[in-house]
Amino acid sequence: MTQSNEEPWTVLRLLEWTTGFFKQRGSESPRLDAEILLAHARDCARIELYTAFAEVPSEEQRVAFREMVRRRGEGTPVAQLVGYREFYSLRFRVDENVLIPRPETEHLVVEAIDCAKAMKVRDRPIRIADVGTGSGAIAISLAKHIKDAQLTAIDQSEAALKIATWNAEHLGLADSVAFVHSDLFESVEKHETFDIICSNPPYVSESEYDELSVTVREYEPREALVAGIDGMDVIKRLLETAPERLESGGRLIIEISPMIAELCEELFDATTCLDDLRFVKDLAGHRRVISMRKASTDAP
Ligand SMILES: C[S@@+](CC[C@H](N)C(=O)[O-])C[C@H]1O[C@@H](n2cnc3c(N)ncnc32)[C@H](O)[C@@H]1O
Repeated sequence: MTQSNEEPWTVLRLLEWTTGFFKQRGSESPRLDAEILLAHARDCARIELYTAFAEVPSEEQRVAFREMVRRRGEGTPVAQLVGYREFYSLRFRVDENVLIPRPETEHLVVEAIDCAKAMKVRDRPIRIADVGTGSGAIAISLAKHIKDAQLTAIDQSEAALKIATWNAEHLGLADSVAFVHSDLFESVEKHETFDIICSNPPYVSESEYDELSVTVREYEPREALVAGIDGMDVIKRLLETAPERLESGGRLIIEISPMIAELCEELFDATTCLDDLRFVKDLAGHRRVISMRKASTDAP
């Protein structure tokens, strides 16, 4: 990306060159990566690049852009370079201590909102737990979109909880979300129960982890992703511990990988206190979210 005397480095030329470079480096979204980084360097919205193709960014902007392009080429995720990721139309701060929220997880948020709307909770706020909150993406999105919801956001990583707390404060939702440092429900008050428990837990197997890209393996926390040899360690513990924390008729909603959908179904079949199993599919038609109900304990 050296300056040629004849042709100026316009926005369009920078985008085209960088897209080609990222493509060579194996990015799955080279043009998008280039646009987000250039918009960040110019301190403008991505859409504004389209009306500025002929403009030549300042030397300072080009230096900042060049440095981010270099680091992206080495594998650093775009979200860590700009410091945030959009999720469910909100902007979440991220760093190397949290998983970068993925678009697939929005299916879980939609399912939780639908379940909350269908519930007839009266005279008190609806209570929802987000187990393994990371950046707080799920808990904070639910607090934003479900009226009068009280969220409990749990994580075993203190560094993640700091980021999640910052996100809740900066998105104006700190009053609706309580953050708890805990291994699943261990440090959550014994009497506390929930109408909905949702979780995007670690579910990658040890062998799948070795196949992930450098951008994931070297830049995102391993403990946010890996869950034993079959990817089921945390999900198994969730199915053991979550039902006693659910109100009768409450829902347990877990993001899964399509690869473990059958194992999850077998686990559900062996769990007597849960019924009404539903799978939510992603845009590719794969089973992405498992949603179950705590069986009613009312006498017939
Ligand atoms: C896949 S990340 C999900 C982060 C965020 N909820 C999202 O969807 O972007 C899993 C999170 O669970 C946390 N975690 C893993 N095991 C846990 C456990 N036993 N108890 C509490 N949190 C756990 C990790 O620290 C990580 O933040």
